[in-house]
Amino acid sequence: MSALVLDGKALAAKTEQELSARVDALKAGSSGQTPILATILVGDDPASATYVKMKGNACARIGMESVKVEMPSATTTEQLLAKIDELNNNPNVHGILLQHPVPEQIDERACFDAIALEKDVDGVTCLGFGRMSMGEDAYGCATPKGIMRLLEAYEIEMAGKHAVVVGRSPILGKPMAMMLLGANATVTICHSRTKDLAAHIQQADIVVGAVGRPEFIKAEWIKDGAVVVDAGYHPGGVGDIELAPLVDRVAAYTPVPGGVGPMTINTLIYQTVDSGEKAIAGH
Ligand SMILES: Nc1nc(=O)c2c([nH]1)NC[C@@H]1CN(c3ccc(C(=O)N[C@@H](CCC(=O)O)C(=O)O)cc3)C=[N+]21
Repeated sequence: MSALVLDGKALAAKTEQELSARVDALKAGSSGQTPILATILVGDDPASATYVKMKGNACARIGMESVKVEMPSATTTEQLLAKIDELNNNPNVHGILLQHPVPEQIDERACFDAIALEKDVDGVTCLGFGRMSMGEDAYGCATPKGIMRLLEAYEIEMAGKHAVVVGRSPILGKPMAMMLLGANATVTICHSRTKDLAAHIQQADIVVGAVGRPEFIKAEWIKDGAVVVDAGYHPGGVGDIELAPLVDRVAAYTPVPGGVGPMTINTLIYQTVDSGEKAIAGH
């Protein structure tokens, strides 16, 4: 059996064409305005700088603007809060991305939560998480929402399926579990204190690797015919799941790279276009 490849790169590219048309329509409207994403990078971590750059590039590809805010590694919580406040109050900014992680002296949660709900296009606020969890309108957290969009595009059945999410981080595992629950899956959340992880994963119809450790989840734990989603990305192009032995015995899988990563960025710009439409055209 040859598995279905959940091609995030292709879906992101296809969606960019639609987003590009929506941005053009806004530009052609009476205000002539374009949606603008503000990205905030604190410190000089090279990987974070690369990701933020990729986000800016994605904005440019669809004709949308981005403003890049860079702050030094010694930035305080107060300074970052002041910057977020300024962006919240800038009517030309429609979305705010605060790149995680921030340097350790900063209260990251307080800074995430300072982002205005309507500009939280990366879905990192407690308010947005709570609303999403309750089935109310809110932008979803970019990586798990990108995964949901990918599963939906490939018509992967979630209702009644047993989904096992490995990881419980605030911007990945925890919102992922709530989104799968919202799609009527039966959800198990596993984490570093879980006893007999293998036994849980063996039950899974859908497995989501969101632990951030290279090939931590072993192929032999995953049952034949499962749907495998790998949100990890580590040097050498490996994910959180040992993928190679699975490709001919699972139903579907996300490749690494080219699976979840491009959908994360795509969801960020997708939600920024939506926010821009609401602010500019009053949609
Ligand atoms: N507030 C916040 N929101 C985030 O969404 C967020 C964050 N902080 N901090 C870091 C993680 C990581 N992340 C990635 C985005 C795209 C790829 C991606 O596109 N990867 C490509 C490969 C990239 C390459 O060529 O190196 C792929 O998987 O195909 C990966 C990782 C977003 N994150």
